[in-house]
Amino acid sequence: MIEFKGVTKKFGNVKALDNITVTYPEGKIIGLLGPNGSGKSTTLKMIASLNKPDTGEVLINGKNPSIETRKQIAYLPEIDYLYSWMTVRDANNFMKGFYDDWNEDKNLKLMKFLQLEPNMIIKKISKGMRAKVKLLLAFSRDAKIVLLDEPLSGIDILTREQIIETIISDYSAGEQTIIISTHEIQEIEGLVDDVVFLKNGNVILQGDAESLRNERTMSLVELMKGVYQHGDF
Ligand SMILES: Nc1ncnc2c1ncn2[C@@H]1O[C@H](COP(=O)(O)OP(=O)(O)OP(=O)(O)O)[C@@H](O)[C@H]1O
Repeated sequence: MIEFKGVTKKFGNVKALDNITVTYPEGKIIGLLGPNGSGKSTTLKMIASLNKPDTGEVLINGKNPSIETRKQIAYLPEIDYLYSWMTVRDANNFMKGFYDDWNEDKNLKLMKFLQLEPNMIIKKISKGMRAKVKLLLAFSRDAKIVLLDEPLSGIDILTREQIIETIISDYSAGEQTIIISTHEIQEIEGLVDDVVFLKNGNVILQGDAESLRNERTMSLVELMKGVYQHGDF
């Protein structure tokens, strides 16, 4: 379970997170939704221990984010963080060196499924292929928590489908927690168990996706439109 307790994070005058209290339940696929600048990346970086709250507290199974908690977290950042000179094999070896939970069998299986070759050079492959390499690295580990920051952004429809299949292929409900940030809910509507809607650094709605759909008799896509365009649910 990941808990945010009264968390505020400011960058200059901008409140990226504004006194947020929210719980991300364990063992579920959670959609972290919100328009540009709503605080999604800041949230994920905080869980990954890449930034710290100014006030308040983040707890991952009762512990503050640290190098220790990082060992159980696979984090796929929004930015292109891979060195351009690397091959896919180099990228694999790079990650393998950092994490004890690297799973070679999973890596080989995913490489095949994603049609990635060890000799492919990062700078020579397409944006979609680079997105697949980032996903490969995140899912080649047996991490308890997987954080995916906009994994589908700018990716064509066929590659998106492959990425979504990858996310669900090895997922065992109850054992792994996956948080996926996006501003395009329609891409992941069928995938998520829970949702957290952010706006201007605040949580404006959260809950079990199925219950929200039933209570409000509308899809998450329609719900999101209401939340962001009209400011109501
Ligand atoms: N390192 C930083 N320096 C200055 N401002 C920042 C920094 N990181 C985030 N911000 C600001 O904090 C706010 C929240 O940013 P964040 O990246 O968390 O939003 P987001 O929901 O992930 O947006 P996007 O969908 O565009 O990635 C924005 O106004 C952003 O400009």
